[in-house]
Amino acid sequence: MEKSARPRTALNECVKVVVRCRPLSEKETLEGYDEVVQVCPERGAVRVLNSKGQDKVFTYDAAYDASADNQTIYDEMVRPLVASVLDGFNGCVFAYGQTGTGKTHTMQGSPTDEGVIPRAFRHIWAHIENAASPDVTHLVSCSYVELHLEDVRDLLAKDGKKLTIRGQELNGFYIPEMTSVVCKSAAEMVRVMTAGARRRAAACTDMNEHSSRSHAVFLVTVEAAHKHTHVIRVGKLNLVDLAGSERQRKTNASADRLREASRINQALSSLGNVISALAENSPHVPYRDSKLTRILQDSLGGNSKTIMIANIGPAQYNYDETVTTLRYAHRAKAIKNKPVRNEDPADAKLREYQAEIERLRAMLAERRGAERRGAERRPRRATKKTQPEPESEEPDDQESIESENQLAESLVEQEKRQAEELEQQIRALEARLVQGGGGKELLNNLNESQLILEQRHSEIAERKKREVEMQQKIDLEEETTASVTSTFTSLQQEVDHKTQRLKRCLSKYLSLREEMVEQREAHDAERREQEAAQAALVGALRRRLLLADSFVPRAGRQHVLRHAWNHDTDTWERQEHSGVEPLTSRPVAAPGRRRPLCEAALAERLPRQRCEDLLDLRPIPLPSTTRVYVPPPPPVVHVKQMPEPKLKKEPDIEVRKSGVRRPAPRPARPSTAHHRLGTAGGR
Ligand SMILES: Nc1ncnc2c1ncn2[C@@H]1O[C@H](COP(=O)(O)OP(=O)(O)OP(=O)(O)O)[C@@H](O)[C@H]1O
Repeated sequence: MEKSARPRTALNECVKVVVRCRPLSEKETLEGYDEVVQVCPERGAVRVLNSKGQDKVFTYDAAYDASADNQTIYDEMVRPLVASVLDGFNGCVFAYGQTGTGKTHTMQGSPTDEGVIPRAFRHIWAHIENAASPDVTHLVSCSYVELHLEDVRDLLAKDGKKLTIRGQELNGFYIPEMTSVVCKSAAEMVRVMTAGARRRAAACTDMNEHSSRSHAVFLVTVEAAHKHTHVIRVGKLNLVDLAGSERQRKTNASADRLREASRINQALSSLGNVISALAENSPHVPYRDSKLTRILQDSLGGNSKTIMIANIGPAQYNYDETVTTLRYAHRAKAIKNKPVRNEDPADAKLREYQAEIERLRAMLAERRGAERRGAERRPRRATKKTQPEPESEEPDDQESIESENQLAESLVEQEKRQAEELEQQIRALEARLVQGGGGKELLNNLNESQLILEQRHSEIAERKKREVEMQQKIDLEEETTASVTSTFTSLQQEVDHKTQRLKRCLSKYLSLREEMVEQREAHDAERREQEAAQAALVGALRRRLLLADSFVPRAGRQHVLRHAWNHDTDTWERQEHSGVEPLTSRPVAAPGRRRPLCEAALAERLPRQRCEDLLDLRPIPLPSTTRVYVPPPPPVVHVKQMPEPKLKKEPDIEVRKSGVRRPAPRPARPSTAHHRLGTAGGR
């Protein structure tokens, strides 16, 4: 997520999509839910059973059932991607799906089954320590951020500071201030991940005891510099564990959890829109709609090799969410990325380190020279001192020689100390860089057998992947060639065949129509839920504003209302004072009262009733949607002027020339934050 050089030439590569179905949870088993998902790993297909008999079948690059573990998924799908990162490409693995379907289980893993993230660490370090050439210097660093309630927070900073996403859609977004920790082993990286994961927002809901309430991105940057060619390759690996989509009625979320759920769903909905726009090759991709899509811009349709792991549950009561996840995953298959090897990017840290080491070495050489010169000067003075002094030499001269000597000695000491400090700095910087092992570790039997085993795993995985692809191709071929190769011996046969095809087309059309209706229903349900969540949030806000209107004096309120949220800098900014309202920095007490009072409390009524009508129940004036008809001026006709009939004067009715009677406008009411929200909320 750091600013990087734009790609030069790129070959299109589709996003790889994997579906993983977890087993029925204990709770689901106890409650007796049926399984409606059938996974066929050999074909990379997932079938969702429908009570009406209209099953849905989706095919992907790979599909895993409940028996698959993280090792299988890593070896078959993620290992080649991490190998590309080690070769200087950008890579991204992101887990997507409903809450409680196993995204964190896949990415971080459990004590018994390590997830994709720690496996990637071990893979990276096995490569550096065993396979990389000793002529190659490596620098591995990692960062960990989360997106919680539309705030980007640094999970590796002790204070969990908020971060700002910078950049533009055309040049890519980046997070400049995030903490970057240089690591020297897989174990160190695991420690960093565990420390960050502990700071991540999580809570218990009805659907998951340990539900992630934020989207988390773990970024690993691997830089490699060749000693002879001086080429620096930078591979960046984004490991993303998204928060799960959730329905309020299933999770029973309220208050803070509801606010989080609403933001999570909003961000996921923006992600869905980006996926749809990319899949349809739409000219505009709405990356700017949410921070999540800004962070994932390069991974979706940009310079990256990407794998989407769609997690689903098999229980029947999650049918709608499962089908929605599968549809999005299917759509994501059409996204084309343009990965390019990052060679010599401007922001390579390794280059900065190398330049710094060179600078410190030059300074050290200078210090050493000064130290030597000082040491050479010292003995001369010392010999001067030991020589028998001429009788004529003054005692003052002797003192000055001694003090000069002391000064020179202290200077030499100082130079020595500075040189040692420089040496330490150089050693610290060099310690961060790791030379390739060049296979010397292969002599170690354990490592050798481990490497061979991993190689075998990846070979098997590669073969399996090819098998799935072949099987999918065969299925498709069978379907198309069956109709092409059939020969018609009679007209009747042709008619039968065409009728059959027509029936197939009709059933396909009906299923598509049904899918459309279902999608609309799902969309409506989601919209209703979002509306309910919005109503709850608006209700809470109105209560707060009511309190503010009622208890915060006007001057203070105006002071606060002059602040506006800036989406680019993520800060509240104070608007310039218009000069209309009185400029008061602090609310002042009403004259003659002991404390500041609001208008409602100041209204002229009995003191006993002052607090009773805080709620203003008068209807909120809506802006007019019509304009008053102004008739054109009557043509000038030269006829004899008739005296105008006298109209009876009515105080409350405005009489217009056109003869339309309108009520006189009501006196303007004071504008308060509460009234403004009332108008907006009612819309
Ligand atoms: N493949 C699996 N095998 C066994 N248990 C699993 C599997 N996938 C998930 N689980 C279990 O299901 C529970 C929920 O998983 P997890 O917390 O990973 O879900 P999640 O998708 O990350 O949820 P959320 O979006 O709410 O954070 C955990 O107890 C986890 O151990």
